[in-house]
Amino acid sequence: MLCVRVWRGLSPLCRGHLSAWKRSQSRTAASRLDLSGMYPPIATPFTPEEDVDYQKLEGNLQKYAKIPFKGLVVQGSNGEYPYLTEEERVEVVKTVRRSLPTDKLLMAGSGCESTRATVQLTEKMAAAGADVVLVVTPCFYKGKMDGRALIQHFTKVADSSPVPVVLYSVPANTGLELPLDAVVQLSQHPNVLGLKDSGGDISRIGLIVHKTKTQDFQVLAGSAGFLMAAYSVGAVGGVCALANVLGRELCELESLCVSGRWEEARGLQQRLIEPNAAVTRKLGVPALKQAMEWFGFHGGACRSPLQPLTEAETQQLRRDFSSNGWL
Ligand SMILES: O=C(O)C(=O)C[C@H](O)C(=O)O
Repeated sequence: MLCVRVWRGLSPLCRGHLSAWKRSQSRTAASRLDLSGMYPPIATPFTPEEDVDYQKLEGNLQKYAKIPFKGLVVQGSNGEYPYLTEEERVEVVKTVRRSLPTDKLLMAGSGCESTRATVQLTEKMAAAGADVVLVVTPCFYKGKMDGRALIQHFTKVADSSPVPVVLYSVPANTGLELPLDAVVQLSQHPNVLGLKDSGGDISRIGLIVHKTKTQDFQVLAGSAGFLMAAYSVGAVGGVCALANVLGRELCELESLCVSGRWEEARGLQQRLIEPNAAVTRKLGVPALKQAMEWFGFHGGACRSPLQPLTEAETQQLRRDFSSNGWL
């Protein structure tokens, strides 16, 4: 990997040649990299003073190392990345890289609001050890984030990224969905490897798989509630918040789907729907972190302004796990 400091010292001409070289390397990597499998978008533990708690993070990583995940997503939505500084975002990725076995993939969220900032953070994430970057749709000016703007954004990021790019559409958080036509067009970029779709519209996921099947383009289900359905229409894996809590069970569901044992998969999938909804759209990251505590991981409090659960919410969360036999 080209060191960023060396990169900055180069003349524009040298940078141009090296960019082309890096792109060709990345293109090779993109066509080789197999994303299939299960990934938890890991949570970021904080100290009572709201600093990143690297010790607790490492404690979680040791536990995750015993689960057959394909890799980890660092700074997906549940990593609270919008509340981290750029330095913290890079440092968390470095910390994960140090303890992650080399056969596991590290997918790092490098999305920022501007294209320029995303390009720069993508470079840094690659230098910090990311195998792939996960780039969320910019959304602050959502009224202007049409297909044209988003295609230009992702194309520029993919053009310059030293590692393959996975597109990230998460309408519940961003208020916008990456348009299907934009996904199809971007799938033709040699450095765009796939899509993490957290929207949960199965006909859209199936259509994306269908329309991109001549590309080396891989679709990941972005939430556990529709994992089996997504597999049935051609998704190759999942990035699921619930995997922070029930990682083994989600890996089991993945393997049932991959081996076509749909009856068994259905039974397991059904028991995961309520706990998944509780830790995502109903009660969000504070609930995910609370559930992590119940299952022996370090969750703890979120960074402000996210608030801890109320007593009533905690009880609701417990019911959503216990009524499905998980607690
Ligand atoms: O990046 C994340 O975090 C997720 O994609 C989690 C997702 O939103 C979910 O519903 O599991």
